Amino acid sequence: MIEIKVVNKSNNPLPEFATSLSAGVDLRAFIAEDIELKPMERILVPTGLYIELPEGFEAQIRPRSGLAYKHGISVLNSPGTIDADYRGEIKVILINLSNVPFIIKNGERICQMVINKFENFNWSLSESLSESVRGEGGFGHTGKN
Ligand SMILES: O=c1ccn([C@H]2C[C@H](O)[C@@H](COP(=O)(O)OP(=O)(O)OP(=O)(O)O)O2)c(=O)[nH]1
Ligand SMILES: [Mg+2]
Repeated sequence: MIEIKVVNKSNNPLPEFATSLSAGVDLRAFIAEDIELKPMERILVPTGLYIELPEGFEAQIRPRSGLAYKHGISVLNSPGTIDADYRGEIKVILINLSNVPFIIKNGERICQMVINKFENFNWSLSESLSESVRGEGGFGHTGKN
């Protein structure tokens, strides 16, 4: 369990885990007025949240499956990346992939945020790579079923 410093400038509660084993917390829109998102339109939605992640961690901004399935609403840059040194407001790029307008209200849960550890690395520049069973096969080369 890690601690994440957070500043909440919104009028919404801090994001919570919906169940004890949920992987992420749902983020809420922090907007003064309703937003109408037209078909194929994208928009940057503020959350009013600012976080300070410990070194070696990132936050991922992912779509909610219910919004995606029922309304065609997705996170355009999914998974969005929040860097540990980012001190700005967390914002969410939503896109309406349906053919009808979608209304976003203040406080609506628009996406989920999952915290991940990541590895730093150095390049080891080489002339070739080791052999493997897969080799260069990819993009469906093992067949369909
Ligand atoms: O969905 C997102 C994605 C990013 N960010 C913030 C946090 C992140 O640390 C910063 C930069 O994101 P990213 O590296 O994805 O964007 P970029 O286009 O490469 O911008 P930059 O040149 O600032 O890195 O923007 C968000 O608030 N929401
Ligand atoms: Mg970047």
